[in-house]
Amino acid sequence: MKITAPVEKNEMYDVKIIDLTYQGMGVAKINDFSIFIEDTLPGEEATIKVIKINKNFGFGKLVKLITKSKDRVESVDKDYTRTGIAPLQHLKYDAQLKFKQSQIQELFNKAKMNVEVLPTIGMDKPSHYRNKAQIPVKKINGKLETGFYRKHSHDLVPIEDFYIQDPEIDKAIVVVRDILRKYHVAPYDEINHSGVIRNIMVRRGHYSHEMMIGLITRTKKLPMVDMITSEIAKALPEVKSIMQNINLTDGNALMGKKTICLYGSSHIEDQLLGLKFYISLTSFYQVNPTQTEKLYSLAVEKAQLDGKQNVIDAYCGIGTISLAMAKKAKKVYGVEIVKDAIEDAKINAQKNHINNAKFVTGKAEEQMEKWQSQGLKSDVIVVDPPRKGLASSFIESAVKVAPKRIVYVSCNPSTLVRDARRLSEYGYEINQPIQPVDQFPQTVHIESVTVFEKK
Ligand SMILES: C[S@@+](CC[C@H](N)C(=O)[O-])C[C@H]1O[C@@H](n2cnc3c(N)ncnc32)[C@H](O)[C@@H]1O
Repeated sequence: MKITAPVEKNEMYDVKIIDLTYQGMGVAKINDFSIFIEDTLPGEEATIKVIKINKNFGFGKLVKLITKSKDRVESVDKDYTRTGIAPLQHLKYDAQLKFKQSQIQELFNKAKMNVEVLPTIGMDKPSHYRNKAQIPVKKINGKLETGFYRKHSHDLVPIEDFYIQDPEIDKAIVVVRDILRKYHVAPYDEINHSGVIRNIMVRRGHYSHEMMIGLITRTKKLPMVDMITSEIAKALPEVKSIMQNINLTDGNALMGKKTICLYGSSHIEDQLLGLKFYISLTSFYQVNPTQTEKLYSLAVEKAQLDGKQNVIDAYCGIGTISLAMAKKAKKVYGVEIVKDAIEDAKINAQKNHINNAKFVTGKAEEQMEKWQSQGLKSDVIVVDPPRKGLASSFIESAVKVAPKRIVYVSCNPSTLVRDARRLSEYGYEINQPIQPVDQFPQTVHIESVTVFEKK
């Protein structure tokens, strides 16, 4: 059946913004039909012109704001909202923190679950915090450019100051871009699946200041590789590692399967909560170090360990939460799907002289079932899953292990609520307030810690 939208293309409508999407677009409803509008904030009233209609929703171009939100501030740079780098930059930081708290609260209210959400723990300086960048490279007017894609497109907007990244990372991207230009390295052309360089990735240790440059290429060979790497290393003394990742595919996946070390070490090192961490190009590592320390401290506190408990850290990455808990646990078991991350986790345990942590590569849902069938007893299970949340099979095995508490670190309140519903069917309830921690200022991403306890 063809759905007819109750709006017409190129027509103007008066709307009220009721919500924001994941990408930070304002949502307004016209006869239950959702319109997505750029650069607006909840509560604002606006006149919009509909420029595009899809089957289930429309896109409205903002024409005029009739009522501005009292929390609106001047945009630092419109490109940050256009590209989605910082879609909340025009909302006061205090209001961003309240918005995140209320988003979680409303989702639990809608699910008719009686849960309190505490005010979001924010940052003193909520910009230039990211320790990692993943920047697309494209040819524009014959020139290699770095920047970010305009929302819902692959149109690259050239950008040098990314606002939410460590400024040293921004400087490094410009240096690498200029060296690639000098050696005429062809940017990837996704239409013809030709060219060489697809993305530049940079990581920088918050405490160590060690830098890793990742060059993601479509080709196995990077032309003039020796000249390029030695010039990068010379121009950026913090660089301890230059890696090449080969992505032969013609899809949107960022990384390919093969990674080669072109210069220095294949890892950089950094610290969190006084622990040393060894980080490779492909491993997950939290992007906001200052807030991560607050988040992990909270997770450790909520686990209530006194040295006698076994802990399972599912979705453990390079073992950051596991090792933060190991000091207070009898034994910690970590599982993670990315093999390189587990290799890093094992090295991290050794580097920190921790010998009560065991790490395995695998899917959390499958490993949980194995541990459960092997009779592993765990008092606490910590989960820090990706946005899609926990697999139902994971929950089924986890509850059979019968932990006293489950500490859930979530980066997506919608899946948190869904999983909370499923856990409550097995008698796991939320008895204390949820604590959001702002890991991603200026964006709509919401991180929180929730504790589930068996009735
Ligand atoms: C949000 S990160 C958390 C990592 C870690 N706890 C940290 O704070 O650095 C989620 C992790 O889950 C891993 N992952 C995704 N799906 C998985 C699965 N089915 N089983 C195990 N790990 C998975 C990802 O590779 C990633 O490292």
